[in-house]
Amino acid sequence: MRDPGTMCRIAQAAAAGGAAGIRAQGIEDLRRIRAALDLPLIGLWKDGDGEVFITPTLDHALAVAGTGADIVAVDGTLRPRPDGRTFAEIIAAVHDRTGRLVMADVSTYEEGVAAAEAGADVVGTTLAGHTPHSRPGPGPDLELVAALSHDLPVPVIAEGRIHTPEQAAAAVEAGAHAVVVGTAITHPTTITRWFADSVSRSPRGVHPK
Ligand SMILES: CC(=O)N[C@H](C=O)[C@@H](O)[C@H](O)[C@H](O)COP(=O)(O)O
Repeated sequence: MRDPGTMCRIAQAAAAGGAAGIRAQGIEDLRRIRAALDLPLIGLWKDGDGEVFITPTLDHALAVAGTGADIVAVDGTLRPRPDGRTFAEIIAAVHDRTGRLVMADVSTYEEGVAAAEAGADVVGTTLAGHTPHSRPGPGPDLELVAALSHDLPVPVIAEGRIHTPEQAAAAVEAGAHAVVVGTAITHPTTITRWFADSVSRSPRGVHPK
């Protein structure tokens, strides 16, 4: 599935199903999706094997902006970045040099507050449960969504482990401006595993070898 043409078709399928926007990863994927769709586009570039891997440096952020993405998603945690820049410096440079908006991908309330103070235009709960210091799953961290939506002066996007339409509606109910659904729309292998595991847990289930 990790192929720009495939991802572009998935984005088109999501748009046909009523998606209000697309969030996608990778420079070529973003270019293709930008050319194919007129919806708001959140772009990121996952790179490196360090702790900070979502658009980890300013150069990554500028490259994402160069694809035509409307919003550049960047790691918004307080961890050091590979290029030594602060989040505030990255946000200011993206604003000044490209005019694009910045979405801060955070994992905790404190990170969300700090990201908004640093100048982020949007804060997302993307990394909740994905850092050692944040609340683990299995479901979305709706308490975090509610607290950030209530307290921040910028829109909050609920993202991470939203696997059902009911969870998406609950996130909006908690105050989210929008909801990003990843795996449950884009990852057939995982979705199939949910079904296969559920069936094989049933007493009459078939147990694949
Ligand atoms: C932690 C990380 O790398 N998250 C990524 C961020 O872009 C994506 O792999 C996720 O699919 C996305 O956040 C949506 O989450 P979920 O797939 O749980 O709906």
